[in-house]
Amino acid sequence: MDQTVQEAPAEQQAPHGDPNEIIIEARDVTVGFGGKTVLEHLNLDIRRGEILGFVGPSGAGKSVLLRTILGLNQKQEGTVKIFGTDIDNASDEDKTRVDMRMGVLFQHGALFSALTVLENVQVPMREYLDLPKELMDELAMLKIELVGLKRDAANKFPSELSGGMIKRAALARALALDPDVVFLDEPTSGLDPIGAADFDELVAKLRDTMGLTVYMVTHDLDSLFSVCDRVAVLGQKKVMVEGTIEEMLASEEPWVKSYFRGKRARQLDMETRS
Ligand SMILES: Nc1ncnc2c1ncn2[C@@H]1O[C@H](COP(=O)(O)OP(=O)(O)OP(=O)(O)O)[C@@H](O)[C@H]1O
Repeated sequence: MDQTVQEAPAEQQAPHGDPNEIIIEARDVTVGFGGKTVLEHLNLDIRRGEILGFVGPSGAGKSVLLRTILGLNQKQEGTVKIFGTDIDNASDEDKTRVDMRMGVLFQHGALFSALTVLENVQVPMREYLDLPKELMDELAMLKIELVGLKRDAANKFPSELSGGMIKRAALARALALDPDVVFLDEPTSGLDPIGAADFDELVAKLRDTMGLTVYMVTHDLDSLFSVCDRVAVLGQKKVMVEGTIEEMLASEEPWVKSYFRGKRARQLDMETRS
């Protein structure tokens, strides 16, 4: 055995695993519908513990990529590895294991309207776990509290909730199985600026406390400036630019330049620096 290889002392180890570990790796991904190519030879890495903001013009294919990573769209070419598993060549057992480590908040929350908040949060638990009802109730209540909802929200139906509460309930459902990574599709759309800022703060807190990795499709410049560690820009059917906000601000790529150096972005940049 190599005696020179020693484990780092506990205080030097990252609390939630290696932040340089690539947990999702998309390579050469091509996706199209009826002869129209939406993504072509696209590459993307998502690192453990980061909040990655994913932006791009409307219709560029952000949702298509999200659905492709989740295995909901067919690829024409390429591979997607999640936690090192190539989902196209994985056994059903491995696919289930990977699915259980990913939580999703679809655009508009997408809660089941006939189910209460508690029952919505329990949907993934019923699908993947075999737990007694009392334990499921307890676990679902913990998730409801974790996202900042009051306990009495548990028995409400989606139609009785505000937009912000719906997003939180949907996030509680995405967290139902204690995933390693959550995918958020425009989580702050439809929220007022204060509600949106509160939601961003919650996402950052969950990342810090649980070591969550967050993949956030967004048009919200506030979110990009306040919580995202890195930004990836989709355009011309691929990830055309990726990097920190600083790098976005320095980019000369025309769409990135107009998006990140518009009036609102300049104002946010000044606020972030002051
Ligand atoms: N199942 C499908 N069948 C055919 N075309 C599709 C399908 N899903 C997406 N598309 C097309 O793919 C393109 C990209 O759509 P997508 O929803 O990914 O864009 P987006 O970047 O998420 O846009 P937005 O920011 O407006 O939400 C669009 O032209 C859309 O019509």
